[in-house]
Amino acid sequence: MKKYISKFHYLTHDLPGFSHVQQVQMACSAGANWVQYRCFTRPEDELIDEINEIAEICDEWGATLIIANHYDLIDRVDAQGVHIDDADADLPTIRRVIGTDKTLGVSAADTGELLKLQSAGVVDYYAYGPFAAINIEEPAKHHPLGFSGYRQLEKLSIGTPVIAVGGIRVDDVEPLLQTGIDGIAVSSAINMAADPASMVKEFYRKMY
Ligand SMILES: Cc1ncc(COP(=O)(O)OP(=O)(O)O)c(N)n1
Ligand SMILES: Cc1nc(C(=O)O)sc1CCOP(=O)(O)O
Ligand SMILES: [Mg+2]
Repeated sequence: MKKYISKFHYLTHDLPGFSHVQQVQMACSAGANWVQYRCFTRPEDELIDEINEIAEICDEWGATLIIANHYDLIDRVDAQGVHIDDADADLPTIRRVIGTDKTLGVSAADTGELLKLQSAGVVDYYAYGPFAAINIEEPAKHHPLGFSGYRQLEKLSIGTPVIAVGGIRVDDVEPLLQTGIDGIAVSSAINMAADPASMVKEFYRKMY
């Protein structure tokens, strides 16, 4: 079943003084329609209440909620899908656990990983990056793709939406949309901006 995948994915981040709940409230009230909860600082059993509080905010604003990695929580939280950050994960098993109705996104860092995900045939969108150097990872795990990396997509005829991610700034949006991508995902450029809500609105203005 082909699912709706937004052109803009807002990702939360573990930040001092700006909780995940506050980040989602900020993003949804500024117009975000797709939120990914991405928390790596707390044990899994502590995440459920926070995810469900975030799910209520998303419901109120009509936004889709995706959770990063914790697919085993899917029956205990009100989320519409899961993003897996490991292209080598056992995706058929993850798909079986979450069921066919939930959205499944997976990260890929090169064309080989994209093609491998395509052959798995169980993924609804690919997050492809990093586009540029990433603030929140030290040292970088993968070489940045740059604009030229995304232009290669045209040759691959990937039938699944490809979302560019990693180090994307608002000025990158227009040139990125001229490559072969279907959307973008952003965390730092929004969450670390002086005025995060204005930055969400600026990204949306460039996207649509
Ligand atoms: C939409 C989206 N894109 C990328 C990520 C995280 O990517 P990745 O680099 O694969 O994973 P980590 O750096 O978190 O190990 C994501 N969560 N969502
Ligand atoms: C955590 C992470 N890693 C990515 C990678 O491609 O390795 S993209 C990503 C999430 C968002 O990136 P940003 O904060 O730069 O928008
Ligand atoms: Mg990463």
